[in-house]
Amino acid sequence: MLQVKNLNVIYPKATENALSDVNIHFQKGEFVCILGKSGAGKSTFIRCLNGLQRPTEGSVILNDKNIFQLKEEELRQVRVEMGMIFQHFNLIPRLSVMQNVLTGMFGKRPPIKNLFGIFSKEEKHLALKMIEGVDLAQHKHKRVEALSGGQKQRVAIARALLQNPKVFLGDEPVASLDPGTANRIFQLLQSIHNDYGLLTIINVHDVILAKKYATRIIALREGKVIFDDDPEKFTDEVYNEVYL
Ligand SMILES: Nc1ncnc2c1ncn2[C@@H]1O[C@H](COP(=O)(O)OP(=O)(O)OP(=O)(O)O)[C@@H](O)[C@H]1O
Repeated sequence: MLQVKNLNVIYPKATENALSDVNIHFQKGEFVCILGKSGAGKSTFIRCLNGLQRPTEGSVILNDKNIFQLKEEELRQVRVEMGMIFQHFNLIPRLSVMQNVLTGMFGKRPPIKNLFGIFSKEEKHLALKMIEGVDLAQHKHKRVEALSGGQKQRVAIARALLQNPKVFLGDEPVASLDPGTANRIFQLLQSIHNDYGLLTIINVHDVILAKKYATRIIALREGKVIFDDDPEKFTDEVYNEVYL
């Protein structure tokens, strides 16, 4: 359903490729973790998948369409189909949990309604369902700035789900969290993945989490794919090749 062909990214003034000849075919229902040391190209790759980063060469094909050949409005729709969560949550701190989650609907509504923050009863009901799904119902009116990191990431997950995405992307979503909270966020991502059958693609630094939750691991080194296989085949030798 999502295919990356011959993807190359060279940032302006850079001498090396951030991504080099990356070819990957993602299937519906996979839970993929992307590993690689700092600077390997993980964020660049995830950002290419939803069109935030335009490649120097190559294509990202979602449901038979190269997203980089789409018009701006069509690309906006593609982004709605790709829910994304980030290391630093990208929430609006002074707004409540409910208000933040409702912004997940922005891509599907006329801009004027977004400007005035008008939401129907149905939209609020749906948002509440997502908030309940991430176990934050008792905090729904709290300002996001008053929440812990793990709770903030759960708000971001509920917001992404409200988009009703086909693909769920994460750019280091647990990098700012302690190990226990990180594990609980991955448990939540796994249960969402199972419930919705979403293709899930997450960048992560923690190999243990990747091996525990992924159905497929892809490792990058200096912008190249050097491993793409089942988690149990990610051996100590592969680990050394990726990180040392
Ligand atoms: N906006 C940019 N302009 C120039 N170079 C960039 C830019 N963003 C990333 N790079 C470079 O591209 C390469 C890949 O970076 P990227 O952020 O994709 O790696 P990463 O694996 O996500 O790293 P980290 O784990 O530290 O987040 C690095 O050499 C980085 O310095």
